[in-house]
Amino acid sequence: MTQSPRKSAFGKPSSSGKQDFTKPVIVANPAGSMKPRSNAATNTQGSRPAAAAASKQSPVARAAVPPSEASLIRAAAAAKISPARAAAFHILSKVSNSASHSDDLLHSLAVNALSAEDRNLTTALVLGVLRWQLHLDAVMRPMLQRPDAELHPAALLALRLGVFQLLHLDRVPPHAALNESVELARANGAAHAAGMVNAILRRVLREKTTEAANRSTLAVAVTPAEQAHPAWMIARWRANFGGATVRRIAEYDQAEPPSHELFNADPALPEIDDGSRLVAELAAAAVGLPKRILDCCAAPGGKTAVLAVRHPDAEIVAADISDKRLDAMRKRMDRDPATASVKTIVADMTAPQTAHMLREGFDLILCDAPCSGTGTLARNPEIRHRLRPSDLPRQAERQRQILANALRLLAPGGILVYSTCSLEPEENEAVVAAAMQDVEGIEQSAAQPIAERIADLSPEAAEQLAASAFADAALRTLPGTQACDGFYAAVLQRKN
Ligand SMILES: C[S@@+](CC[C@H](N)C(=O)[O-])C[C@H]1O[C@@H](n2cnc3c(N)ncnc32)[C@H](O)[C@@H]1O
Repeated sequence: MTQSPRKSAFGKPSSSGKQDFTKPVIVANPAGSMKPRSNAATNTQGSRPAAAAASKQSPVARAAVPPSEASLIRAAAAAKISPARAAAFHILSKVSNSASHSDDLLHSLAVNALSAEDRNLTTALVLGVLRWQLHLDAVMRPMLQRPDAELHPAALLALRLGVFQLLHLDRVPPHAALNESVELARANGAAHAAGMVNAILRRVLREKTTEAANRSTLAVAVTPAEQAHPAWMIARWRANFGGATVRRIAEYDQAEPPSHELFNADPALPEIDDGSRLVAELAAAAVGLPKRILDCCAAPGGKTAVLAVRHPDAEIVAADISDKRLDAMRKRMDRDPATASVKTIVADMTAPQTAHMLREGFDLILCDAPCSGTGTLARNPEIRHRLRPSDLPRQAERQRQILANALRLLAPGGILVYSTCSLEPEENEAVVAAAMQDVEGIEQSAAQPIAERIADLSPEAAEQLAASAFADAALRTLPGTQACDGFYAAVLQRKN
């Protein structure tokens, strides 16, 4: 249900009573003089397109859902909205209305066509709103006349974008954040809520500046970073890891993840995040000179590349259920001599007949299973909005089938590394235990002595991992405790 114009959830006046929410919104030109995009001086306000006939209603204003990236960005010019904010609004709408990934959308043609500064601002807005969404809502919802009211989607999104900029982007002038949010609501079918958006954002700004809100609405029992996660997630992490660790995970998830903290960049490898590389290096170090290697959930192929560089003489098979992902991986690998000889095969690892297709007898298998991804929320902020507790048993059942089938492909004495980027024991320890019941003759080996053979870890990282990343024979990194995303890796060996 959308908010009706008459019954819109108007913000309550502040205690000062100075704000008159019934007045029409006055939209100032946030960037001062407007310049054509080609020579616009850009800053964190986003570059400004040439001022068009602002009095005319933009084409977007007639559509409830933005029609396309290009037309939205064009239409934004007429509605006094910077291309960066228009693009961010469009991407966030798509993420909330479909299964699209923010990362893919941020690399779309329309975004690539923006200036570098606009691209940076678009990225900051999209990832920032997705990371902070739950906390932004917790800040502004109590300011609505009816906090539980269902807002028009465009009004809600405009509010989130506005509150995020006011609270988190110091270099964005408040008037730009405020006025363009109002325009975004107006241009996307929520003109009736423009006054409410204006009023709420002015109140957030006022309360932020006076810090009165830090003692009232903005202050919460949990930290803002924890509040930016679903309560069920924080509660289960608190039960599993304890309060101090959860606080570190939550903080880590709210910023750009660090890079090259554990490893120095290696020109022989493609760009790969430290946590993924750690898992791949662990697998590579698990067997001295493997003849046949299987990477059984391989796409997009970052870990396959590490295996190929570390074992140039091995026959490597990379399998994945997704033809499309494997195809993209194949094209990338063909361009690199280190990976050109990797064989790719489309295979559903949950199907028992996969074993015949792949031929058993691998000395080394990496089973980097599909998972909830709760260790990667800094990189994939929308996961927190999509994942439900009920998804975990479903993930675990699929992981158990994939792992059991992969174990059956091991040669006698062969080693399999099972990994996920999930923090949830149901997808990690419990899956390993279940698959070891399904397949006879498998035992778990300690991951730590193998990790100690990884050559390229920095001495500090090696020390930090030794101190806190090994539990119950497995490797487990926790965001914020280690300087990388959260990964789990268990080493399993088939007895002779
Ligand atoms: C975590 S990702 C793998 C990431 C990859 N190892 C890397 O480092 O680039 C999991 C992969 O498993 C694949 N997958 C999902 N279900 C599968 C199945 N039943 N059999 C094989 N692959 C599957 C997905 O398509 C996805 O590419």
